[in-house]
Amino acid sequence: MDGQSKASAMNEDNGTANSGAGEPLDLSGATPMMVQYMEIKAAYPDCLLFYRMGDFYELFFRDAEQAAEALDITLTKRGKHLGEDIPMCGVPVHSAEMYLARLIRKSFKVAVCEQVEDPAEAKKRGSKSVVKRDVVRLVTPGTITEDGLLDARRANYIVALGRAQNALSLAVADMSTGEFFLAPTKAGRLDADLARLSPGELLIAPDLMKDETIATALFDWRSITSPLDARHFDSTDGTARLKALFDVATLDGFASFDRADLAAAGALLYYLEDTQKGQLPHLFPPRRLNAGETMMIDAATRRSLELTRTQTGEADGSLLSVIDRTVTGAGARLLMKRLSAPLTNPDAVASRLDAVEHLIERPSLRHSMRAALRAAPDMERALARLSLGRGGPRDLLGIREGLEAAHAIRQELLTVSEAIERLPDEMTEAMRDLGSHHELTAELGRAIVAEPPLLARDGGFIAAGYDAKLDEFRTLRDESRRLIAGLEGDYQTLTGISGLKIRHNNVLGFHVDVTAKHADKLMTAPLSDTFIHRQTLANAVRFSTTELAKLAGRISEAADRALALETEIFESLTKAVLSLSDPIALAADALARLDVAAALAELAEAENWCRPTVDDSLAFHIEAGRHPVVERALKKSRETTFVANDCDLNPDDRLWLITGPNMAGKSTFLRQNALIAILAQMGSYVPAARAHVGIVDRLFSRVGASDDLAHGRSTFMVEMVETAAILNQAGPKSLVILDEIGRGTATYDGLSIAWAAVENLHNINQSRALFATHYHELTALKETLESLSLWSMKVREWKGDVVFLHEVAKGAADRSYGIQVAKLAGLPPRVIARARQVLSHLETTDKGDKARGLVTDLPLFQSIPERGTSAGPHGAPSEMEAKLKEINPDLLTPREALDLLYALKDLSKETP
Ligand SMILES: Nc1ncnc2c1ncn2[C@@H]1O[C@H](COP(=O)(O)OP(=O)(O)OP(=O)(O)O)[C@@H](O)[C@H]1O
Repeated sequence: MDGQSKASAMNEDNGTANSGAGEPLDLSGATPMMVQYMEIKAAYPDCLLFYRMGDFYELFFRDAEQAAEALDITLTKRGKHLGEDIPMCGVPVHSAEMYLARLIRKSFKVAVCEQVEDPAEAKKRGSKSVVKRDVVRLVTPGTITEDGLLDARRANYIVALGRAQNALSLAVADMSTGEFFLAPTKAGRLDADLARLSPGELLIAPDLMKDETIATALFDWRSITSPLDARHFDSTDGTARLKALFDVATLDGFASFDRADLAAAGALLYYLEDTQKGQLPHLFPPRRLNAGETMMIDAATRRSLELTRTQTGEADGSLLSVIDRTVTGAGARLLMKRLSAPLTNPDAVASRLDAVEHLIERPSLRHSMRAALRAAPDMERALARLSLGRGGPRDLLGIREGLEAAHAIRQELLTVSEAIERLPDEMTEAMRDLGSHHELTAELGRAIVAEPPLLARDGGFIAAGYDAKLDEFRTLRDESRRLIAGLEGDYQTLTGISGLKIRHNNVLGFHVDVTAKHADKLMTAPLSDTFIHRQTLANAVRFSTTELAKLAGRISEAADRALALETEIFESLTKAVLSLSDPIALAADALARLDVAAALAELAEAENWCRPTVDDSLAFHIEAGRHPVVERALKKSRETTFVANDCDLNPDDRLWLITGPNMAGKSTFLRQNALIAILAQMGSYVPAARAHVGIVDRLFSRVGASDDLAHGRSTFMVEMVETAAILNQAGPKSLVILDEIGRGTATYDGLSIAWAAVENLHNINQSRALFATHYHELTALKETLESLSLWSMKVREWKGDVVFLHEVAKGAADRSYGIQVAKLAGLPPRVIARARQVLSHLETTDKGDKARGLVTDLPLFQSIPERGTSAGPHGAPSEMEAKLKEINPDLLTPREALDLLYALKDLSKETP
């Protein structure tokens, strides 16, 4: 059955079939097409079923309701089911990608069900038979490869969490690039590992959720979690799948995997195969990460530092948005990965920094490299599409242009390295990986036209001169076209009708077209022997001729054969590309690495950043450090310039207690030091005059609190959960940034918690730490904690107002200036005045009596006459009060009462 007849098919359906969505199927009375629909749908209960009917993908029942709402498209009805209308909506096949993208973004999964036979075949089985259909692909957030569905500048990881023998592991793949690795994890660091990867889809066996720590860590990822039956997480099965995929007898050559790794890998590969219906993407052999290879940064810290997104979820305003100068999608993805996973090995960091330095010192090499990179298409993703049989001619062109860019850059580097000196290791490696793919690029260069269509089935992408047979078919086709054009003149002469035209449309094909007034002539002998009447319209009458039909036949035959041949050539070129997929993927990766190095060099030069010294010490010494995002914002606003600040957390002075008013720049200072540590360890220059960073193994930041309604946690609870994580996990190599611990509860409770937290940090965790607080009482800790020092944000008082200098200075702040800041924020003057009274009372009264004293000594409203109260001058009763006194409500009629109310209202307006 084809698309045209779908409406009638649904209307026929007035039987008793079930919707098929998770309910037992009762198909009696359903139309054959509905039976087919429901059977297929029953196999994919958790997906929206895109059911192909002609030029549309149709959705029915609950799927239709969900999709119509998510896509904001019209929900219609077709036919009846169990006496009720069947909801339906549809999307055109030619624009399905756009709709898929929107559904994927909303975390839906889609099963794409195609017609898998020619409708003519179905008809042979009888007029009522249904065209065979089958699901050809599941589109899920983690398995997409189309450019239109993907963000070019972000990786799209699919992750499976495996558990075996009490060990946990994450199998991670980016199907759009072929990246594949295993990352052993622990329940306690699962949250940090997932936050680092920020997957698009997460596969877990539901029984893992019984573990409370795991369930908590997975909570934030619930919208992208796909439950997968526990039997797919099997290490033996995983081993077999890995061996089969990479065609090896043993996995020892890759790494030494434990059972949790293999269970996770098995589930991941099963899922990829299942969603791609047996067609596996190109994947690199798996690497196994070491748990301590990268700086551990938990989700809360990432959020608070706004590394790749701001707290409100936008990319703009994040650290990444400020440092990203890459010019390719693959480069941008790599930069983001590096920013998300700073290294902990000083040598690896130094090696990245060497490449950046090399390119800072050689601006012309950098500029020409970036120019070549700009012309390089996304080879990683083109390759992934080709390997899944989803590629098109533009992907072949992309591979060619990418390899040409690789070649150009390689030549450039070769010239430099031969002429001047040794390249840094990173660049030598990149140069090696860029490889040399002359033959393939030359072949693709000859084969593909400059602007090919998106789909191979459209044809016309193989260049003239590449294949003699193809040229022959095309000549034949063009020749026939020329003959047809010639025929038009012949027919005009033959009939004497100068307006006779030969036209083409999809229904009649090539035909002769004359106006109605000339039609009779062609329909009478002798011309009627040549011209066969086909169609009469209001203004035109159409004819066919044998000769025209013959030529048209030749054209379409030649075109068909040309297309078949083009498809064949496309397949063989794709095969040639895929036979080199590993070296091509390496070249693509090398381009990305060079893009990142050049981009970081560009950034360092433009922003005047310095190369940090990164080693295994416990130093954290920053001179004239800046916060790149705040600095950028200030530059834009042009109001003030950023004030640079030093920070030196050496072992004798590793805990800084920072006091100072709100708005003075404490949070900025805290964050900038955390960001400098991250930037340094990712292999970037840093916003400072000098920086010496001893490797930070874990970074904890609790700056700025917000409540977490989804978890049902109040602001204070969130703060305490995050503080607990820090105090339980931080160690001597960690860097801890804590801002205003305890402020979310009663003063003394908060102070006590902050006090105990500082002691714990100093004595137990022994981490390098910056601790900002409003509790001046904490400064007393200086007496007992020898590695603690006191710092404050400098302010100046000017005519009763406070001026922020944004300078970090030795010593504790003398006071908080909270009231001055509140005044700046525009609190009403009466509140400010009252607050000053309360403050001076508190400051002069004995501690124990403070609260009671407040009530007795400063009764509310006693001292500050407020605007709008009813008191008259000198405390005399106001006119309104006098009037109110006169009233005896019992004696008033309703009308009098109302009048009185109006009078009082008028009086109240007159009161100043
Ligand atoms: N070093 C600096 N140089 C210039 N301006 C700065 C600097 N640090 C902070 N600022 C400006 O001051 C504003 C407030 O800074 P920040 O939020 O760090 O203050 P805070 O002391 O943490 O305040 P609160 O305690 O209210 O959170 C920033 O948005 C920025 O505009």
